[in-house]
Amino acid sequence: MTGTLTERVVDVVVIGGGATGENVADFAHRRGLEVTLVERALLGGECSYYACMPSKALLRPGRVLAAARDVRGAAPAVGGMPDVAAVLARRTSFTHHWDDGAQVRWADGAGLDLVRGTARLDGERRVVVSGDDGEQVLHARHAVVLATGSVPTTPPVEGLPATRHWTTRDATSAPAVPRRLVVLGAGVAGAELSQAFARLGAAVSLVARSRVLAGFAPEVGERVARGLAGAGVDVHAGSSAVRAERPEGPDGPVVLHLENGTALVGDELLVATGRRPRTRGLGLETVGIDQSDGDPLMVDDSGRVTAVPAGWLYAAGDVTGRAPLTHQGKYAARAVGEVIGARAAGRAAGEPAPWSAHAATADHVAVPQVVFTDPEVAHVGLTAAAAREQGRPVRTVTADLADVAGASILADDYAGWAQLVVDDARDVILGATFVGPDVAELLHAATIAVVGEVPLERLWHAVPAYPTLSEVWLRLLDDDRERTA
Ligand SMILES: Cc1cc2nc3c(=O)[nH]c(=O)nc-3n(C[C@H](O)[C@H](O)[C@H](O)COP(=O)(O)OP(=O)(O)OC[C@H]3O[C@@H](n4cnc5c(N)ncnc54)[C@H](O)[C@@H]3O)c2cc1C
Ligand SMILES: NC(=O)c1ccc[n+]([C@@H]2O[C@H](COP(=O)([O-])OP(=O)(O)OC[C@H]3O[C@@H](n4cnc5c(N)ncnc54)[C@H](O)[C@@H]3O)[C@@H](O)[C@H]2O)c1
Repeated sequence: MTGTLTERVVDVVVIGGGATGENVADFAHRRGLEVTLVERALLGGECSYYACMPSKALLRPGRVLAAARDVRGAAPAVGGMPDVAAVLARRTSFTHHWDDGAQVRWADGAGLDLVRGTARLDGERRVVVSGDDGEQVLHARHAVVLATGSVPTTPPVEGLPATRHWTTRDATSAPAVPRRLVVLGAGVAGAELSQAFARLGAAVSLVARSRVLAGFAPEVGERVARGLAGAGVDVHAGSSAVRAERPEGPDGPVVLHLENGTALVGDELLVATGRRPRTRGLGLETVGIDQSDGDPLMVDDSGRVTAVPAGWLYAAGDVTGRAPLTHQGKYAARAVGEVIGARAAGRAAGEPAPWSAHAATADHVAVPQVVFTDPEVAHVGLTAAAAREQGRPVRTVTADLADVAGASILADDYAGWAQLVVDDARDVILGATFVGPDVAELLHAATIAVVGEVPLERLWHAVPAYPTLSEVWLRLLDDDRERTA
């Protein structure tokens, strides 16, 4: 560091250039504002280099082979294992070899001012960036946006901090497939990565504190647990880890001890027990925000940080804890970018109005998520349990996906399940869940139905093409009609 200090005034400063920050910056710039985007590592953030894209690239080859094995006549052609080196190389190509040159060119083309360095708040509208060239101070005329993402949590397991282990970053960027992998945490990341590595030849043990995918309907967890077992994953459900060690030294095997006395041995240990918002070192105290490390930054639907009444500080994406998924971060980012532009132009009286371009309203009612295991899980909105916890009068309708003609074409012995959660008073869908091979693309229809609050009576006229998986909609709606007639 040279110690040089420069000072500049810009319209908007965005801290963090992940998917969320990039989109905030782009949308604010499109509304005529001069935007500086500060990123300290790879422009593009977690999703592109260490999360969504590489994990899906690791999963896809196993799924493709399984799909062929599930079809008589095709099965004999796919007897062997995937070419692991080629799979890892394809994964690496998706991360552009962990080089962000393409993203930098995009930012340049989009008219954004990219500053490399670590940013922190230093009082109202003031951001200090420490980079290789020294420090610079940015004064924001209109807004500062925090889009700093999240970091993995480490559970309180004795010996774990001192025991070399993988985070999801290490797993998704692994240069080789370990012979034995122990995975702690059976949420979305743990389930996906267990199956990916098992299908690439690792002997995988997965520890679920309660059950696999506990945040979803029980039927989902049971089916995915069966799918994981079918891929060779040794699932330990209802077990807590109590101690971790590498008794033979840092390069020796890792042992994870469970409370029931089981000792799981691996070459690598992946800890995938959730993430917390990245707020440490952001200088929040300099703008009067007093909160514990890891707590989410609370925002209104336009992304304004509620603890800063002057209204110049915004946050979006994982750091808000609202819906820690790439697509929801980008959605919030579009609203934040738009509203900053509108407010700067004095055109945002009364905002954020629900469902306007300035409000991330869907975060409350319609967050879609796909878990890319085999079977896949696609879910949007409320589960039945969550609806009942909220005291909502709901009914559920379920269908067996195996009964749908399109499913029988996709795979011999196709197994899958679908459920709608219906608002009993208004006859609209509050939530939908599908589990089975290739259900991911069913999800957007459900998301539209939830966001549009389409009455079931009208939805019945949306005729699914034959023979597709979407025919499950017919089964669900017919069944509901019979039962409520
Ligand atoms: C293994 C895994 C798989 C996932 N798969 C999916 C998936 O399939 N689909 C999906 O929707 N979501 C998925 N997610 C979640 C998704 O990755 C996140 O929701 C998303 O990356 C959040 O984007 P973000 O922009 O808010 O944060 P990030 O992507 O974390 O970006 C934040 C950026 O801010 C930078 N930064 C932080 N602090 C500072 C600072 N002080 N100064 C400058 N820069 C800073 C960081 O370097 C980083 O680049 C997955 C997550 C994991 C862990
Ligand atoms: N396809 C996708 O959309 C996708 C894929 C991977 C990750 N993600 C996102 O990334 C984030 C991180 O994923 P994640 O799976 O780590 O988080 P998660 O919150 O989905 O799951 C964490 C799991 O770890 C368990 N756990 C916590 N402490 C534990 C302990 N001490 N012992 C055993 N289990 C413990 C929890 O019960 C939970 O099941 C989430 O927001 C997730 O939605 C999304």
